[in-house]
Amino acid sequence: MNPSSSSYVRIFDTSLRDGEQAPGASMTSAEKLEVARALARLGVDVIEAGFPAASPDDLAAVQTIAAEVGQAPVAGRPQAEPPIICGLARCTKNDIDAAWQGVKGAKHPRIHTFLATSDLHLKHKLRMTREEMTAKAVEMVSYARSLCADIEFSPEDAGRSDPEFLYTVLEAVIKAGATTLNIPDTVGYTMPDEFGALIAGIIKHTPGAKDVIISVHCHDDLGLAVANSVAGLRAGARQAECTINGIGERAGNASLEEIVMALRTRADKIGLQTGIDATQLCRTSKLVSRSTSYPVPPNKSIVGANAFAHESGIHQDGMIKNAQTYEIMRPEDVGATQTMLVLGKHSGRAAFSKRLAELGYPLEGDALLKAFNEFKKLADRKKAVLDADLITLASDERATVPELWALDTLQVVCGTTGLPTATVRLRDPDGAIHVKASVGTGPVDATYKAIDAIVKLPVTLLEFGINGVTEGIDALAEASVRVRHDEQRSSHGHGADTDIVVASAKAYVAAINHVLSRQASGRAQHPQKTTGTPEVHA
Ligand SMILES: CC(=O)SCCNC(=O)CCNC(=O)[C@H](O)C(C)(C)COP(=O)(O)OP(=O)(O)OC[C@H]1O[C@@H](n2cnc3c(N)ncnc32)[C@H](O)[C@@H]1OP(=O)(O)O
Ligand SMILES: CC(C)C(=O)C(=O)O
Ligand SMILES: [Mg+2]
Repeated sequence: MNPSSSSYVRIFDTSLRDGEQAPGASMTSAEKLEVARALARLGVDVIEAGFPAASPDDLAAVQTIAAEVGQAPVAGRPQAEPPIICGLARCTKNDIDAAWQGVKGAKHPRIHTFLATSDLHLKHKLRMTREEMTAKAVEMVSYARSLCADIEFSPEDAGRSDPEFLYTVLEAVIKAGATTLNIPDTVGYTMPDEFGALIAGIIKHTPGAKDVIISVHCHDDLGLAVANSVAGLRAGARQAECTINGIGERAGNASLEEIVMALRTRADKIGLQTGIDATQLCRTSKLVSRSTSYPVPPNKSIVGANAFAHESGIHQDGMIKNAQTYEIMRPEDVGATQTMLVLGKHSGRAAFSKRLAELGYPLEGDALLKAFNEFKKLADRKKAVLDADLITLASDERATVPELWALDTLQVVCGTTGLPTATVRLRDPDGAIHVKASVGTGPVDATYKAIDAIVKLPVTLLEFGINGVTEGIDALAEASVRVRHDEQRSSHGHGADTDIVVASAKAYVAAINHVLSRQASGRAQHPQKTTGTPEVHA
């Protein structure tokens, strides 16, 4: 992408300056350097590395970034020029000197100075008249220009400033040597059409504006930072100031990844390009999140964990048929691992069977339907159904033991007082329901005694084990039991559920079914040795 093209948008990242102004987001110098390196690799045109007058540490961090990132070849893009390294300064000599000390070690240094233009800020904060403000801005831009060739000026709170006054101030600072005019919507107040009109008005009515770069800097107080930035770019601005993950003062700044991907995805309509290597977006987002301790919300556009995740059956079915049905970007384009079909209560059979097949459990027909029904029951109880849950469900369905007896319902009363009591309803092989209640030494013992009372098959419990097969408080538990019915052979069974007593009951019933199915096949092979089916009670 050619930076001198009229459709090229410069990406000015201010994660290390405005981003760091987010409460609690401050970074150590080492973290700032690592982020700056990642920003260079991402391909940003300008890194606002800090506010050097703020503290000796800020100055030192900007100096280090200027020397290490602003001079060196960019990792992963050796042909590229190092980014411009910029330092922010109020319109005071002291701040501008500090900014220059910070950035002068860079190959391409920039001083960014600002002074508010809204009547509100002039009256209450700066206590200046419009004339005094204009004179101060001109004086300080000239001073900065005497130090550095690349000067950016921002009329703070431009979004709430009188446009006619803005034209006058901006014309004056261009004459004083400003090379970039940044138009901030400091408090995120404007609407996209207003902000677009403000930029168009500045370009049209400010003498000299066409000879400098017009920039946008939007805040997200009304959630319009990206929309306003894009409106400003469409109106003629060619630099966008933004931050990774949209971090920044109060509700944050326009998010870099959203601006970049909006321009890229809707290039057909907008016709603008950036030099960003979008495949670095997710990686950079993670780094900034880690360095600032600001988590990325899962539903965050572009870089959120769910940005390419689909849970509902209709969407998953569409995705399996053609990803474009529900994705306007490809995850690999932004460096996200891959599209995720998340299995949950809204999923359908298409995604369920696809995932099972990927896991090596290709189920079809009745087995698929049965596993799917179990999956839906599980998904009603569990927030996320993980691969381990699916494997357990699929293994259950692939087991060759027929379901002779089945657990219908189970109710257990247990705790620190009273005797653990279980009430069990089982369905027999003919579909009849049998109910028994029993007490025991614990809930599982009570349950097994109630099952024994119904099935009346004398078995000895040899082994009992329970495992959490998935993670978390809502984990799926798998119970395994081994029982002996005759002296020669033992039978086993397992059952899975989010409730460990239910999993234990299912495992015991499965082991009993195992015994019964062996008896039935033994009868078929050796009719003289059969003992008959157990007697059951309603
Ligand atoms: C919209 C933005 O994001 S602007 C950038 C905001 N970022 C920061 O403020 C972070 C860094 N800031 C700091 O570390 C400190 O505020 C400092 C070092 C800059 C100044 O600290 P202090 O000298 O103690 O001043 P304090 O912060 O209390 O007040 C700000 C002063 O700067 C003045 N001021 C505000 N903006 C400007 C400006 N653009 N140019 C000149 N003076 C300004 C205020 O009017 C006030 O002056 P006063 O004390 O005469 O009333
Ligand atoms: C310093 C300026 C550009 C700023 O951050 C703002 O106005 O939001
Ligand atoms: Mg800002």
